[in-house]
Amino acid sequence: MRILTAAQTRQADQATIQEENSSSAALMERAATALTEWILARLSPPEADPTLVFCGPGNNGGDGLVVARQLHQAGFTVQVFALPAEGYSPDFDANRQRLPAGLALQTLSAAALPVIAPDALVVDALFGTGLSRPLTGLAAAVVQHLNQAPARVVAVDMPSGLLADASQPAASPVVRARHTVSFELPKLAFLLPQNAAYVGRWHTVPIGLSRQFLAEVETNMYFTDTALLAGRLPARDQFGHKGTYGHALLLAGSRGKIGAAVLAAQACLRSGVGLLTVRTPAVGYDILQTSAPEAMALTDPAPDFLSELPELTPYSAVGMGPGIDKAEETKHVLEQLLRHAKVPLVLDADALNLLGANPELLQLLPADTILTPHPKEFERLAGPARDDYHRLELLREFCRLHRCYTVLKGAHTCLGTPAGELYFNSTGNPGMATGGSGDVLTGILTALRAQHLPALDAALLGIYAHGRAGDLAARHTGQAGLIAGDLTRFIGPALQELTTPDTF
Ligand SMILES: NC(=O)C1=CN([C@@H]2O[C@H](COP(=O)(O)OP(=O)(O)OC[C@H]3O[C@@H](n4cnc5c(N)ncnc54)[C@H](O)[C@@H]3O)[C@@H](O)[C@H]2O)[C@H](O)CC1
Ligand SMILES: [K+]
Repeated sequence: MRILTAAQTRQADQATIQEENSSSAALMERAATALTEWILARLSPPEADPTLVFCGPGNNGGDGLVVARQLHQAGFTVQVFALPAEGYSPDFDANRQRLPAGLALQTLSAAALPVIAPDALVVDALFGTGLSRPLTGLAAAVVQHLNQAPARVVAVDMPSGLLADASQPAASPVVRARHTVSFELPKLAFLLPQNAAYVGRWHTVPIGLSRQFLAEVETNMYFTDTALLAGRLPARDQFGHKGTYGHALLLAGSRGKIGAAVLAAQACLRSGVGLLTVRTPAVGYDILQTSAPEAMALTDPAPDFLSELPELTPYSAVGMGPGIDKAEETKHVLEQLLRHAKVPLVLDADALNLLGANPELLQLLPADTILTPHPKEFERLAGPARDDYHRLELLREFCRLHRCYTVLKGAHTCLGTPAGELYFNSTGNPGMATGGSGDVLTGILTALRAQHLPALDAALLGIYAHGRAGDLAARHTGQAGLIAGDLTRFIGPALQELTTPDTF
């Protein structure tokens, strides 16, 4: 699905209202009802006693008024508060009129902020996508008051104080929500680590925004879901043979890190590749032959690290990096690979660190190479970022400049493309923050590229399947118990779910 800016969200609103020939009040009623239902599905009146709804002057506040009315009607003990303002949005005013007699709107004042009991439910409807500047004055004081309270906070659409598309100054207050319930689509702000403490767990509720608008609006940011992946992974050919599915070469491992080569190899084999050859230093031979017998072992003459590039003609894709370390000889192998490879490349780990330390090599990067840095490795390639938003700008620039696909690994791994698009992944869990997880991703991506999938499709599918394998594995191991080797067992099922079904 697409990720919209705050301005595009307003346009989506307008397009929906026009298409339905309805009103903004009707859309607000629908949006707020979806939010009320989200609460009703999780809490009964005694579990949210009292419920305190804090409203701002705009439509986010209007949503809050609707939620307050509906929860009151559902038997919740509700108190509803509004920030004083010179003017309120028309839909705020309309919904203030609709508050039932037993539910008076109280105006907030700095001198007498309401006491918030520990077991209260707080609904934060102060500000949403309309926030244009950091909060100050009474609004800031209310946010600080909410953040000091021990109560559970559910934020309407956005935690108040958070800007939808940019960083706010470090000192400006933002609500720290337990849950953020957003309308229809996730917001960019939710996907960035710097906002995690404000957003809490986020959820989206459908509110029936115009399908046509959402399908056509121009954006360069996407949230990768199964709909976006549909049709990208063909089913296997009935008459296919191992030659049909490519021959991958992995350049991986050094003394003490042959495990990285093994993990990448197992993942590659589990991702449908026809044949796999693994080039490790000589120290890796027995280990690899024993732990990945389906792969062919092609050892380097050097005992402990990679020192020579093998002949590349047999291979349809090459992955380099897991466990290779940073020996000068290995840098030479990387340089030779960049100069001579005529097939798709995937670069990871110390291959990226070698690139970062020798930036002249970046000029040799073949177009459509996939790079898989974590944020520290990315910093070595593209320089330091001021914050998560700046890092995304650097990612866009880097991919454009080097015509490559860069997989910035993290909680919502972000794929940057040469066309300037960003795709945020939706699968995976914190259990995957464990050594070897990245080696598995390299194996998957190399296998998909070896099977002749375009770089974009291979990257999107590979990232998603890697996370999905982690989610499936964690059902058995728990998150803390998850190790990278567990991922490999679930790559097959994850890819199967994404495979284009045979239709009549
Ligand atoms: N399509 C949808 O997703 C729908 C969203 N809805 C809700 O509408 C809000 C956005 O409403 P809007 O009126 O545009 O903005 P806000 O309520 O977030 O706030 C605007 C309000 O606040 C004033 N303001 C802005 N910044 C500050 C500040 N720093 N200090 C004080 N005051 C500030 C501004 O002048 C306005 O008066 C969205 O988040 C959803 O909750 C619809 O209900 C349904 C469709
Ligand atoms: K809010």
